[in-house]
Amino acid sequence: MSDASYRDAIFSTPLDRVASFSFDERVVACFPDMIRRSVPGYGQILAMLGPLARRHLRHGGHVYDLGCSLGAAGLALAGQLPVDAFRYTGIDLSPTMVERARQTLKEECPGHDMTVIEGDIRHQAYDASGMILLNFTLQFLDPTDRDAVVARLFEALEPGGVLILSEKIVADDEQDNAWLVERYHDFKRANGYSELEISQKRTALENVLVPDTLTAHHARLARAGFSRSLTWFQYLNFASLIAFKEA
Ligand SMILES: Nc1ncnc2c1ncn2[C@@H]1O[C@H](C[S@+](CC[C@H]([NH3+])C(=O)[O-])CC(=O)[O-])[C@@H](O)[C@H]1O
Ligand SMILES: O=C(O)C(=O)Cc1ccccc1
Repeated sequence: MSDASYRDAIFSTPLDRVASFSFDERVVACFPDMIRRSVPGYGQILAMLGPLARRHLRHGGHVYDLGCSLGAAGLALAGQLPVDAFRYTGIDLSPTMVERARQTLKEECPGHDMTVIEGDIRHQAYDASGMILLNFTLQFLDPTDRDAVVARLFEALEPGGVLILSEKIVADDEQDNAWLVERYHDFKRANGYSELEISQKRTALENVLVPDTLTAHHARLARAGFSRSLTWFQYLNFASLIAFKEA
């Protein structure tokens, strides 16, 4: 089957030169396994999307999922809400991700209104939306592009709309941060990753995944116009925020 998912072994053998991480065919082929074993709380965050939509999205409202990868958030919403509860648009830059997301959502979400667009979330013309998901995507944008994207999303949101922002984070305090990173590596070991895999992936992500502090995230959301934001979930150095646009 073309949408088979493999175990992540990308960094399991010694590499002469560790290339920068990218969302290429090899990563896409093992992505569900990679993200499940590498992102603490990933499943719990997806499990809350239905309840969050039920509370904050009007019936039939529009949801954007930016950097949708294989459409896991769309799949989670479709599993938790009736067909007419929401319309979904996923956007991703990686053509392989988009192709597989389209196929999965078509097969797994009959009756639901689900669209996947190949595009760069920095240059998208956004329609009005009631709920925007940025699940582990902002962290991959050049830090100098982040303010402008979040400000545009604020403009696209309808009054009363919410932005869900999930990210790898860095702690304000250096000692706290070192402790969190060590425990994150313990989390990866517990999920079957070797020392070599942990260290080579860390190298591959340097200057590719650049995390912000929670303080920086909340400040950016406030600058963009959000009247209120809060951290509703944290598991080690991974967190999810919700930002509210005034009704
Ligand atoms: N400028 C960009 N424009 C569009 N997409 C982009 C851009 N830059 C990166 N991406 C895309 O953002 C996604 C980040 S993964 C998101 C997980 C998903 N949300 C999930 O709930 O499973 C997170 C991770 O792998 O840690 C990849 O699919 C990139 O192609
Ligand atoms: O593996 C890591 O170190 C992470 O920060 C999470 C992750 C998950 C999937 C792709 C890239 C980064």
